[in-house]
Amino acid sequence: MAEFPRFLIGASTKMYFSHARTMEWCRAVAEIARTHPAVRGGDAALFAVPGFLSVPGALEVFDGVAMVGVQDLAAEDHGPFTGEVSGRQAAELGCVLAEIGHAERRRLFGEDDAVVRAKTAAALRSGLVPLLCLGEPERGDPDRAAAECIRQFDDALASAGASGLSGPVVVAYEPHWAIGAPEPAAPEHIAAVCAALRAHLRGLPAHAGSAVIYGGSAGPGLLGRIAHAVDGLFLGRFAHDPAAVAVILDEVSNIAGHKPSRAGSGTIPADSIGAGGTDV
Ligand SMILES: O=C[C@H](O)COP(=O)(O)O
Repeated sequence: MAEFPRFLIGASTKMYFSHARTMEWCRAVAEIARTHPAVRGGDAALFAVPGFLSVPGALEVFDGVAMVGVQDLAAEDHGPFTGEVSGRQAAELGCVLAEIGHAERRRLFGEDDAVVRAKTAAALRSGLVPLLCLGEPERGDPDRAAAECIRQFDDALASAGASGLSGPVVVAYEPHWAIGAPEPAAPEHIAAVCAALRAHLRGLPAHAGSAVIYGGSAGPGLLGRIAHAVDGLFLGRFAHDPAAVAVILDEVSNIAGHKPSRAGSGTIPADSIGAGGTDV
């Protein structure tokens, strides 16, 4: 597994788009990845997490320019599990990441810490990087949020550790209350929690090379305020317009001390970053 660059910028399309629109989005983002100096110069890497049915197409479109992940995986590797998708199959196709523990999986599909633990071990067993979503359910004090996230992290890796599985993890800090909201958590809150997570990870040689990124209504304008404490962003609605991804890469270039490219306009129309939910 190659080391991640300074910033990882990823997006999940959740179940917002049709397959056709997902592929259109993938093609636009792949073109940005192919041409943007932040990616070409190695300051950032992009990843995309489309719905399962769009994964093979996304792998083709992003070949060599961005990583692709799955939004979920089975806790088991193979067998009589109708409707499940094995991490082994995802890895076989060329996926790099498997998203685990998203707040929506916990809230809507009853996934608890035990499920997250089993799926994290399954991802590592399959050679996938867990894209491990952590976050406190209620808005509150950053110290308590950090303690809860560290508890969730240690719990998620417990079975993997007991089985001797190791490898980098992409930790997506996503406070549940900031997902699907009009705006992200406050930069000071994000920075405090992510700094604590990074410090925790530094003490875990089994997971050397891990990254801590922030998600939850993240979009253009945020990275510059939290760059000292995070390794990137996990985008949702505010990446639906591919131009927003280019703008965020421009921000990476600015932080890294390079000039932004012509690939990003520097601004995106206000109506393109409004709350999503009806896109197909
Ligand atoms: O998977 C991405 C996160 O849940 C963030 O989604 P959001 O930016 O639409 O709140």
